[in-house]
Amino acid sequence: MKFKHIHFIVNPASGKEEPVLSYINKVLDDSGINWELSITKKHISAADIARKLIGKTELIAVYGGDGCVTEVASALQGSGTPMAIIPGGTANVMAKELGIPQETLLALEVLKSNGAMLKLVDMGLMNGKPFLLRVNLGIMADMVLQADRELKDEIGQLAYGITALKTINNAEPVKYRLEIDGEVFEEQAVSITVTNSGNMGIGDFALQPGISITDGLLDVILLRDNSFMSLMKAAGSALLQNKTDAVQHWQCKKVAIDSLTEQKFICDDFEQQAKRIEIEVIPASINILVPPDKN
Ligand SMILES: Nc1ncnc2c1ncn2[C@@H]1O[C@H](COP(=O)(O)OP(=O)(O)OP(=O)(O)O)[C@@H](O)[C@H]1O
Repeated sequence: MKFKHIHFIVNPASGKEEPVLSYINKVLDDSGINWELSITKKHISAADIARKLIGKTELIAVYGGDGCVTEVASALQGSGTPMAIIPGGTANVMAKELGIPQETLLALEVLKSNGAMLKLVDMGLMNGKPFLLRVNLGIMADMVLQADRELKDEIGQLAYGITALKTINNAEPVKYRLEIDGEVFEEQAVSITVTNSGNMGIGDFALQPGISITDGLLDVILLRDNSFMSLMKAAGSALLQNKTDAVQHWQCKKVAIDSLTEQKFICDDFEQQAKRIEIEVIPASINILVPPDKN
């Protein structure tokens, strides 16, 4: 895949501290690719910049964390303008999901690689707002919400692990009513994840077997309790990619989750609170550049 023009959107405040400008220049110097760059600011989001670039460049390359990546994907969704990901954040889950190298110089090489391909991936819509990775309620949401910036800057991804240990102990099961493609389930759970992507950002582990970002389906994964045995079974099932009775797993196009009281949840990087969450898949909505053999 050869591009003549690439526009970079760089978040200068994202997790990695490295001379990204000089890296881009070094890698693209002799490539024949004409490139430009815009920088996000606190009040000018990656989405604002991406929207203005639709139709004005052949490829938008985002350097930032999953927050920026989701913003750009949401802005470009359905526009036909493709995007590339240069992982600049802490976890970089979407890059891991797509097999994009974590190292900046290697990820930049993909932009000029003849074998690189565009992959058409699904997105989700949560109460009308597009998302790329997942919606988390319960333990998984608390884990992300409580891993603060300072800790992430100091120890990177380990911050999520440390906060996980704290939040798992305090988790209280909540009663939910789930409507999954029209079928109703009354369930008690300490964690519900509605996910588009399998990768969790921890090594190459997927949350459950069979999750695909291109299958036109969302995966609803429910953990009923936080007993040691259930947690071990859930972790074992992620490691070995097999099924377990500790975890309920549905695949669907549409799910509505109701609870009696407002629940905090996290949709990609955004924290919210609601009693009812309606989620549906938007199949084949954004083209993302992936390295050779990752399509
Ligand atoms: N110039 C800037 N100064 C400060 N914050 C910024 C700037 N540009 C963008 N942001 C903020 O950065 C956040 C998005 O960060 P992004 O997801 O790219 O990186 P990250 O936080 O390192 O990722 P991760 O979640 O993996 O740690 C948004 O909240 C956005 O408002």
